Amino acid sequence: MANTSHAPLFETKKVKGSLIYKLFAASMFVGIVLIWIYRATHVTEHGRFVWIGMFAAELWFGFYWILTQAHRWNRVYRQNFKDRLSQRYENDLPGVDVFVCTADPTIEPPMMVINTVLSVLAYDYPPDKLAVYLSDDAGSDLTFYALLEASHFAKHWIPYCKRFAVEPRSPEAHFRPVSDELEAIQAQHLASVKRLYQGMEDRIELAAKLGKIPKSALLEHRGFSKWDSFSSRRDHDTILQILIDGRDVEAKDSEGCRLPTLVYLAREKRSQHFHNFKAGAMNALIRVSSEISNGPIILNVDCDMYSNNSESIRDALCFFLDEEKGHDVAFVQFPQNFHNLTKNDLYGGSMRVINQIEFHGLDGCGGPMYIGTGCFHRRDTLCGRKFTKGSLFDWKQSTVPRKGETAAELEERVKELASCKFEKNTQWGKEMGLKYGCPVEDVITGLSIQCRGWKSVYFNPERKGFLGVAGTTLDQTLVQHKRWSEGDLQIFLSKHSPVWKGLGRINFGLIMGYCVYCLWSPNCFATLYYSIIPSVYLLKGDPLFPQVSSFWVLPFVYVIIGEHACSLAEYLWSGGTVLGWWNGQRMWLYKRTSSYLFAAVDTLLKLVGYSDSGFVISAKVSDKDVSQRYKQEKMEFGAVSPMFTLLSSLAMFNLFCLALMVMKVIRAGGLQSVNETMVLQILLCGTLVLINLPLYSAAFFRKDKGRMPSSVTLKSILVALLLCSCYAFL
Ligand SMILES: O=c1ccn([C@@H]2O[C@H](COP(=O)(O)OP(=O)(O)O[C@H]3O[C@H](CO)[C@@H](O)[C@H](O)[C@H]3O)[C@@H](O)[C@H]2O)c(=O)[nH]1
Ligand SMILES: [Mn+2]
Repeated sequence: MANTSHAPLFETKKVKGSLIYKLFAASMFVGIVLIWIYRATHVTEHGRFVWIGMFAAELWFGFYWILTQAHRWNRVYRQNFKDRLSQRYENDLPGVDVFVCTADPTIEPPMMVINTVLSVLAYDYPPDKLAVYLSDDAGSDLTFYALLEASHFAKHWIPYCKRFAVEPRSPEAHFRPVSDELEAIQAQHLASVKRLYQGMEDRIELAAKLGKIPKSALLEHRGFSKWDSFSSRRDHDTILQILIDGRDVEAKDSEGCRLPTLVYLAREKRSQHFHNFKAGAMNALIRVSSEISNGPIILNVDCDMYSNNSESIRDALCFFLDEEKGHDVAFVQFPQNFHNLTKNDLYGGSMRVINQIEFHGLDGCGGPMYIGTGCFHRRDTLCGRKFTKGSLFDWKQSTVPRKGETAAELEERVKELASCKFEKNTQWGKEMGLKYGCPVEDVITGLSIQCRGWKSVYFNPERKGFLGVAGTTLDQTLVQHKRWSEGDLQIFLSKHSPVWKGLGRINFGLIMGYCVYCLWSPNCFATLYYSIIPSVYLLKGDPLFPQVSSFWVLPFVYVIIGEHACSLAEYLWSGGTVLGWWNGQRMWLYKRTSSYLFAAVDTLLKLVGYSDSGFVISAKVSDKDVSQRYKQEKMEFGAVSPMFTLLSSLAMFNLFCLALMVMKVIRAGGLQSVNETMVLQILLCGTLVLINLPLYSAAFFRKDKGRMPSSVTLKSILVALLLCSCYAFL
């Protein structure tokens, strides 16, 4: 039985000062309703369709704004007490299995992958309770070679980290800053561990360059022989290798302490069996690990997300092990943070407001979504167990009985679990493990866990738990957002939709909170409408907004200013800069008018059976000059992509509209002619031009490789001219 006299392992605090926010939100709501009333009562004589479109767009914006309030209404912050955890559970800590996923040795270089692996191997946690699994969907012998090297290096790295309480514990991140304030003794150790690291790096890079594993390594480890039957990354046998066997008391580091288990897995791939991307990899890992270490807690990280805080496991355990409130916690999600952001966050990759505000809001409504990385799960929940009130979990029960097998025998026996055929006629991918068939396997899985009665916790500590790589080009960012918004929209339309699946099962606020993300993509229609039609009508000389002298202009002005002031305040409060916010506004526009549109179109095509959505892996490395420009915060347009043509066409179109407008005004001899009726339209068009300045400069002035390809510029000018001439027919 739980001992209720214990002091809690965590506390939950509601955010203060939200009354002011609620008053503000209420006033915004009044403003939005007034805009709707204005639109409903002011049917324009010219073009009923245009009016319907404006009304629909404003209804949409207003409705969407209401949804976003779910993120702000009821925010909570979590605090935990790791000292109490140690006092009560130090000798009974549960086993933890860490899953790292990688899928391509060129996009995800093995050096980066092993840095992540090393960072989690060095967690401040009893080594006999820790097991790390690397899933390699590329089945690359180079990655395996790198992991083998890492398993040797770990013997020096882990004791070094523990001895000097190093943070963070990714070697690359530790060596990155030139630390000259170390004590002599540490400096000495650092020098030697660095030498070992560089030796390892040189060997791995050389092998990558030659495309060949050195002979000595091939001879050293029997594991390489498993590549003898390997034909391609899409067609090969399961490769399972226990590189460090934690059960083996002989597996020791350089100071004689036990080592955590380290396992390499490339699940079987056959062209006739669909592999289900990361979700498939995770499910194979769940099964394989259940026979090797079977930790009741599973931590899942992407291969670029190294641990930045050696105490994260203990942090998460405070939520699971709390005697009073821990029983219904299914997963503890840390925010996604990044180590390669620039000051003004050119591509909005920091997700500042999501991390600092929105997820705290979701947490107040029953828990954050699962976002695929930096997340601790209970194994049994992930495998489909329902939550039942009053059931207590015995954290010690999990250890796998040892059958006196050798590592090789164990590998042979367990291999089956990662075969293609294993999942046939089972619930894997449906009711068990991560769900299949959705490009955001994480979100849909987390939602279904919550629908089974579980809660989740958002933990956002001062010292970041995990740091990954944010996209460094516009193209990467837009493609990533296309995958996300497409996946989220698919969830919305599927039978697992937060709306019909969630209703009655999860908090209504959480349903709204999910919908904000699930409906990212449909935002494209209203946004496109608003960035084209008012400008066309500007050329035509027809007003679509109230006159400046009329009362009705007030709600428009209030809502526009209120919304932007609020978003600026939130951005600054979350630690951003003004320019960063402005860049974020540009990305807001770009995502809505390209990624989201493509996602919506693809989702519709998928519904009628015409296309299939995949998982385009995000690049984690870029050319030298590309990263140079990224550091200088110069937008990268140097690719021929339909998304760029679209963005550029819209930008050119608004530029032309504004230019023609200015010419008209000059010809008419002053602003009076448009002053009264067209101000809001001019402002809208002008803002669109202003926000697109980097795009114009990339199309017309820049000489570097990141400039807009001239074919894209040309195409977009033609499209823009065509759009401009539209008004003649209206
Ligand atoms: O077939 C695949 C494809 C991807 N991955 C791994 O999945 C992870 C995430 O892929 P990435 O290309 O980095 O995607 P992101 O857009 O950065 O990923 C975010 O969004 C994904 C859902 O779209 C989640 O799975 C991720 O955890 C989350 O970080 C990486 O470690 C990949 O190696 C696989 O293991 N197998
Ligand atoms: Mn990633």
